[in-house]
Amino acid sequence: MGASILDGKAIGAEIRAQVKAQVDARLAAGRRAPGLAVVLVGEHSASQVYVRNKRKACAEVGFHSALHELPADTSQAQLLALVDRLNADDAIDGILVQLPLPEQIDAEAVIERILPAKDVDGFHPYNVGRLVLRMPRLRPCTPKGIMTLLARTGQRLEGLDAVVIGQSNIVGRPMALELLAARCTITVCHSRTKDLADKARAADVLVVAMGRARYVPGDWIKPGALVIDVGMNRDEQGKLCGDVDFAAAAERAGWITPVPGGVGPMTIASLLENTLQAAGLRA
Ligand SMILES: Nc1nc(=O)c2c([nH]1)NC[C@@H]1CN(c3ccc(C(=O)N[C@@H](CCC(=O)O)C(=O)O)cc3)C=[N+]21
Ligand SMILES: [Mg+2]
Repeated sequence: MGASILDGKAIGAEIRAQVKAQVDARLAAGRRAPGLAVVLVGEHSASQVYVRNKRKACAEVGFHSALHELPADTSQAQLLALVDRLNADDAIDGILVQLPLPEQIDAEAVIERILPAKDVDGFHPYNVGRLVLRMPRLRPCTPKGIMTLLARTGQRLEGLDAVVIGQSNIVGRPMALELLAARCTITVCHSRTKDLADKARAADVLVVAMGRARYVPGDWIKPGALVIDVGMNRDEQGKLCGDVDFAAAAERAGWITPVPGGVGPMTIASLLENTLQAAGLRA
């Protein structure tokens, strides 16, 4: 295997330790702990795993955290009323409404109702607009965590060809904006993209967020590339795997993230950083 592993589990733990040190300093200065509210509607089983990991991380760094579990048949009005209460709650610095939401709920309206200063997901149009304009405030957690991983390689990103596979509001689009701000030349691919393999093969930085188990084969990887796998899939054996064929890609990549233990823990580390930042914005 040629590639170095980008160990999100270890780097995420370092970031949690840094956040904890800042929380301790706040407390020592007589200020309150940052507070994160997580809202989970219905019983999406994958969401429950993520939510459990987020709560564990909050406890570790000394945040106040509040979980609001609402039934699957919660109405739009009820959810908006909860967001209004959390917006007004002085003990809460960050609000995260877990996606996906049940179909009776308009997710965009819910996201837009969150105060931008408490939008620790960075999904509110205000925060997205700031990212577009290169004046980022609260940045989407997965792309932010990926930029932290890329920085840890020590490689200069300026001028590299970056290819993002996936154009979601949560990962692909903000990822492309982050890479553009880092002065990469970006290509964003999606289900209508022609000659995907050729585009991937030209990538110095390849970020894959398409949600298909081991879809990207080893021979799509440019030798020496930085490969970031955002996928979280279960294979036929029920084993967690990414969108990239890890074993084959690791033969060619310069750096690669594993799944699990790559992007996932960095998403949570970024959420903690954002919540601390949000507490600073409100102080
Ligand atoms: N409003 C909102 N914000 C989100 O940030 C958000 C969301 N909705 N909906 C779902 C996705 C997914 N997500 C993950 C977080 C942690 C891991 C994570 O901790 N992964 C571990 C292991 C997970 C496992 O063992 O199953 C890893 O990759 O090593 C994964 C995925 C946040 N999301
Ligand atoms: Mg991972």
